[in-house]
Amino acid sequence: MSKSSISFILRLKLDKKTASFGQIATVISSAGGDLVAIDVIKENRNSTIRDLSINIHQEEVQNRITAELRKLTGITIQQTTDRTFLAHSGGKIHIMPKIKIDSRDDMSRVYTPEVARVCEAIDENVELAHDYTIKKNAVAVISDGTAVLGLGKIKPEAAMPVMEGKAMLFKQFADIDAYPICLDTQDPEEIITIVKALQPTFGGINLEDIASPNCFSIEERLNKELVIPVFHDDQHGTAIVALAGLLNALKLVSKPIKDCKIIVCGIGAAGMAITNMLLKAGAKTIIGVDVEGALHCNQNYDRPGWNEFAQKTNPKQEKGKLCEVIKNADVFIGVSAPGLLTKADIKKMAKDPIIFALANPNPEIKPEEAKPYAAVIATGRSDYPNQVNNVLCFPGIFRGALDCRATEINDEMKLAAAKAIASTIGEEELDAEYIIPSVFNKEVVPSIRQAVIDAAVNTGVSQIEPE
Ligand SMILES: NC(=O)C1=CN([C@@H]2O[C@H](COP(=O)(O)OP(=O)(O)OC[C@H]3O[C@@H](n4cnc5c(N)ncnc54)[C@H](O)[C@@H]3O)[C@@H](O)[C@H]2O)C=CC1
Ligand SMILES: CC(=O)C(=O)O
Ligand SMILES: [Mg+2]
Repeated sequence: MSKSSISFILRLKLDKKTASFGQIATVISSAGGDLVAIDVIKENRNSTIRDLSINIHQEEVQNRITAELRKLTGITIQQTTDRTFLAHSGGKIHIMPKIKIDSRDDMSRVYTPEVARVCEAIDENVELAHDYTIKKNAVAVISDGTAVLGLGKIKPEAAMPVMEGKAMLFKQFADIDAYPICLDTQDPEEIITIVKALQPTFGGINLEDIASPNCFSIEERLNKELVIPVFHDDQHGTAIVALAGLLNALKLVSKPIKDCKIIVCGIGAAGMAITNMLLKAGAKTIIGVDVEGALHCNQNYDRPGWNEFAQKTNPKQEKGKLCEVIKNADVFIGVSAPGLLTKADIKKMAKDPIIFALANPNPEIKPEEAKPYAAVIATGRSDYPNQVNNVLCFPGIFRGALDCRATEINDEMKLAAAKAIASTIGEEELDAEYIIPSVFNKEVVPSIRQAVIDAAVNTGVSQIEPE
C-alpha cells in the first residue's frame, strides 16, 4: 500500500572539484528520501547549481537529509522549497476571458455601451441569465470554515485552499466554473441571507465544510428558499460515494445490505447523511456512535436531529462504547476522528469485516494496521486504494443538475448517482482494493450526469431537456 508523500526541492551549489553526486544520492536514500528529478539551474567551470526534487514520507526525513548533506564537502544548500506551498503560490485558480479584446469595437460589444442591450434583455426576462451570463455553468463553493476537512474550525482565510482545491476539481472533472467563497461569519441566519443574495449569479450552491448542526438548518432553509440546487457536499457527496463503495464491497463478501449490522461512527454532517442514504438503500441495522457511545432511544439528546436519528436506527437499542457495540458488526464507517478504531475492535466484528475509515486527513485506523483483519478497507485519502471521497460525486452531480437546470438535488438523484458510481466497476473487475472507481476514470462524471438527469426528469425537478 502506498503512503502519503511530501515533496520538496533542494537547490544545491556543488563545487565541481570536491562534491560527489554519488554521495548526495546515497545520503538522500539512506535518510529515507526518493530522488525523483534533478534539474541543472546554472553551470560554470568551477561549480554547478542543481534543483533536486525529493519525495519523503515523513516530515522529519527532510531535516535528516539537509543535516547529512551539510556534513558533505563542497556542497551548499541554497534554498529549500516545499512543493505543496509552491503549488499554492498566488492561489490555485484564475478567471480567463472567453473573448479577446483587441479593439475599441470589441470593447464596446463586451462592455459599455452594447452590453446594456443584454442587461435590458435579461432585466425583461431573467431566465435569459442562463443564456447570456456565467450562471448556467457557475457553482459557488461556500464555507464558513467551521469543519474544514478534519481540522475543525479554522479562519475563513485558512479554509480558502480547500475551497480553491474543490473549484479546481469542479473545473477539471466536469468543466464547471466554481468560485471559492469563504465567509467571515458563523451565524446561520447571516449565512442564509448572504447565500440567498448570491442566487442571481450562480446555477448551483455547494456548501462545504460547515459544521453540524448548523449545516443541517442552513441547507434545509436554502433548499426551501432558493430555486437553484443547494448541496452540502460533506453530507450528501460523502454519503453517495460511501453507499457506492459499500454496494460494491458487499458484493465481494456476498452479504445483502438488509442483513448487515453497520456501525456509523461520528454522527455529524457526514455520519447523519450516510445513515439516511444507507437506510434508503435498504439497510435495517445501523448503529450510530459518537463521543458518548451508541445513540439509542432511551436517551434524550440536545444535539439537533439526534433523537430522530436514534428512532430510526439501533433496532435492538444496543448501548455502550464503540468497542462494545462493534461486536458482530459487518461494516464500520468512520467519519469522526483519527485513530479511534483498534485492531481489537475489528477482531470482534463478523466474518469479512468492511472498514471505511473516512476521517480526513487521518483515518480512524491506518489501512496497514487494519489490513490483516479486514476483507475490504477504504479511506478518504488519495494515497491508498479505495478512495471514498466526495470528489467522486460533486463534479458529476452538479454537471447533471446544471445541464437539466434542476431546481434541487433530491434523494432520487442522490441514489441514482451512488448506483452510477458503483456500476462503473464491472463485476469481473471488482476486487478488495478496487471497490470504487478512480477519480481519474473518465466514465464517472458522464455516468453520474446521465443518471442524475434521468432521476431529475422522472421526479419533475428538471427545467430543461439537456442536449
Ligand atoms: N472522505 C470524505 O469524503 C469525507 C470525509 N469527511 C471527514 O469526516 C470527518 C467528519 O466530518 P463532518 O461530518 O463534516 O464533521 P462534523 O464535525 O459535522 O462531525 C464529526 C462528528 O464526529 C464526532 N466525533 C468526534 N470525535 C469522536 C470520537 N472520538 N468518537 C466518536 N465520534 C466522534 C463529533 O462529535 C461529531 O458528531 C472529518 O474528518 C472529515 O474530514 C467528511 C466529509 C467527506
Ligand atoms: C473530503 C471533504 O470534503 C472533507 O474531508 O471535508
Ligand atoms: Mg468537506
